[in-house]
Amino acid sequence: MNGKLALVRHGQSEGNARNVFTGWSDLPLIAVGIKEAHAVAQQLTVLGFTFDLVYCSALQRAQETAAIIVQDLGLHVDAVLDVSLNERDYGELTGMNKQQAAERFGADQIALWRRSYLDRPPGGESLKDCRDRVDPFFDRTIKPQLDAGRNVLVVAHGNSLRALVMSIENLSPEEIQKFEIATGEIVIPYREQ
Ligand SMILES: O=C(O)[C@@H](CO)OP(=O)(O)O
Repeated sequence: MNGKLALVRHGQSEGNARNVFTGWSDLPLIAVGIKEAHAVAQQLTVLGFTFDLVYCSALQRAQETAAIIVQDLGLHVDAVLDVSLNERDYGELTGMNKQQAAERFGADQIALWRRSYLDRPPGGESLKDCRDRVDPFFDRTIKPQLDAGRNVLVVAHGNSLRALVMSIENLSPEEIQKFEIATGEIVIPYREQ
């Protein structure tokens, strides 16, 4: 029997608040993000979720979110950190204000860099590049746990989770382009439930 899988995007970080491309820059949660993490724990409780294992990216905003959820749910587990779950590397866009970047490169180009499957921001990762590191981690580490009937929580980022959802739900590049995950949002991929 399959275990349950819940994916959670971290709460709002300083990068979200400043509307900058955050990527691999390691920014902490802001107060709103901490509240969002507590709200996630509350929703998971209402949904009746409990977890045997927690996986988290190596970035602070995801770790802080995971720690709050683990504490609020009273779980006796340590989150397993892995860089494979990190946000997409935004390369030269990292730290740049998203509005200013749209003025400089054009809104259409920025939209492609942010949401298309194949477009790679200068010096950074496309969603496909990101998927190429998230998928093997999922297959090697998380899937065997689900197959063994364990419930798994994954706390990561907008794009690393889009990559994961694309694979689990077998979405096309066109479908994933329109798929957004908000800060503090829980995604329950249907295949694993
Ligand atoms: O800046 C980032 O790292 C990500 C997530 O906040 O941005 P985007 O929504 O553009 O992929």
